[in-house]
Amino acid sequence: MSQDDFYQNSFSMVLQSPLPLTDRRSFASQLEASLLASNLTAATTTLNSVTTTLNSVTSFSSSSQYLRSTIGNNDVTTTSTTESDSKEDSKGDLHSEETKITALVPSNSSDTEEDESSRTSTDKPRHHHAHSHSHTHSRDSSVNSPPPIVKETLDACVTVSPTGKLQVKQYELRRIIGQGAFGIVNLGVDVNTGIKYAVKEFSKAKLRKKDRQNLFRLGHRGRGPGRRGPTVQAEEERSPLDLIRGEIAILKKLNHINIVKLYEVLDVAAEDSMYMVFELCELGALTEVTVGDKLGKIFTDSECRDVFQQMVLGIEYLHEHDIVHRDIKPDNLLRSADGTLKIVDFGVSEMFTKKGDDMIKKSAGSPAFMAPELCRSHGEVSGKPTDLWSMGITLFCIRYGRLPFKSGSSFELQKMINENEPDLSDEQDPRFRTTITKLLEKDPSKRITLDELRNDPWLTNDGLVPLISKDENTQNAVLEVTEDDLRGAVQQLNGLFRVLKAVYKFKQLRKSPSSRASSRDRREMAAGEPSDRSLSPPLIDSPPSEPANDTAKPVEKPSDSLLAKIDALLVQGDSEVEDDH
Ligand SMILES: Nc1ncnc2c1ncn2[C@@H]1O[C@H](COP(=O)(O)OP(=O)(O)OP(=O)(O)O)[C@@H](O)[C@H]1O
Repeated sequence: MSQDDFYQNSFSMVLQSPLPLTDRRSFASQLEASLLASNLTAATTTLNSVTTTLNSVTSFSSSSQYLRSTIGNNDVTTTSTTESDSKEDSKGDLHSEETKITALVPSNSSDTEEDESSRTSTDKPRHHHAHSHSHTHSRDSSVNSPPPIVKETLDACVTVSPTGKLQVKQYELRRIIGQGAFGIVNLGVDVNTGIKYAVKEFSKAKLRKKDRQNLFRLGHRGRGPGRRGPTVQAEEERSPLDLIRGEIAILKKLNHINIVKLYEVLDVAAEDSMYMVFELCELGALTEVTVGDKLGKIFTDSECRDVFQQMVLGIEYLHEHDIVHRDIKPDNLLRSADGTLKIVDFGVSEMFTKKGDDMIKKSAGSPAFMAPELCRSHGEVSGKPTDLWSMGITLFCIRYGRLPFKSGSSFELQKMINENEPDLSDEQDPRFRTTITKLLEKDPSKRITLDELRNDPWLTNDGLVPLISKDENTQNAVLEVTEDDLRGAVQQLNGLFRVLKAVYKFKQLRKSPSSRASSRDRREMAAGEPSDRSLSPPLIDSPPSEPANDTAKPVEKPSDSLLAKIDALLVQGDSEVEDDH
């Protein structure tokens, strides 16, 4: 590939990046200046700046840090190009780009000797507590490490694995581990890595039905009704993934040890199924509570405290980022193999645009865990206190193995929630009685807040088991959720990824001028791929050392035709942006 082609590609990359028009123009003119000066070093610097700016203005800083750290740590495990991958690639669309990004899902290439049946997506050295008797919820900075990039695959294939199991793309579905309202949950094993996941299946027909009902009833989209759902599109224009877009958008943003991680979403175009690939929570739900007389598991005092502290930290993180879960209950609190609590199921969660606005409409959540204001109000209510109430009901359930308010009739249940007090007559610890009473306060304006809970005598065992600070808990800020995130933020990552690849290509060019590149290298570089799949691109922040005489190399002057092409690209870029507006 010639230097001209490199410049031309880089201009396209910059112009197609998700940066504001002014930034794109500015970077394009910097590139132009480098081109005119035949200064590849300056061009590389410009591309590095594009990457940095993308990090700061897009909502993918964590992802890009992840990309950087992955690249820098030689962890890129570019998947071998399977037949389906090459088919996807050949389309040259956004989703084929995504297939390449899969390569950045956490690698466990160093684990090759480990028994693959024992790996899970969370199998990493554990830096954090979560043992039931830990004395502080301290964690190191790696706890909220950058989230995995959520990959979206629109035409995943279902095949039969060599062991006779169904396989969705690379995930072999080993056995059913749960049943949800929209489909089953499978234990899935990535056949390339041996990592285990929870693969949640959704019936598109059921989701569409629910979506239509919601559109009819509420005038907005269905599952995952965030406040900033995409504007209602005609059904035929929408990707099936839009049916779970709200939930995907929320999960993409979250990066906390007590919140389940989403790795990939897959649509099987030819079938009714869609899949979400989650971190596996081996120990399943916290407990099972029924409306019958059968008692669920009763947790000891320290187990209750440990679980509830983790719940507080997870919900604090959500609330701090303007997300109300709306369906906190033991079923949605799972535990990973090491006992860490993971909050799951963001299907009815809400995201808020404005700081301080957490007003929600009723009609979500599970009746026995619903706050009194949701039972009686017909308008909007403040969302955060409703999560606190559900946390209180959950705490009651794990302490006593039963629900505080239960009835076969929903009318009766709502009446009890509004009028009855929970039975605490057997409670020995006055501190616990106070805590639960403050959580199950009927008046949401008087209900205990998360900030107050932080200093609660029972929760902290009189200060002996303190929580990590709020700042530390919420430090890994997720950036604001935008309309674009909900519509399919994949594009933004693609832009970033293209720029990263461009930086890499420039560096290759500087290190090995075209005369030294093999024809295969050139072909692959032209296709936007590193020439050696086992080699990782160098860390972007540390430019490669270059020979002292690098700048003294003979340089090609840009041809007139290249300058004309770049002018055309700039004009095209401008008009595309103007069209967008
Ligand atoms: N990440 C996971 N790891 C292990 N088990 C899981 C995971 N996610 C869900 N499960 C199990 O699968 C079952 C069904 O979960 P799911 O979230 O689909 O149910 P649901 O509450 O009906 O949610 P939804 O309304 O979203 O379908 C649950 O019993 C849960 O224990």
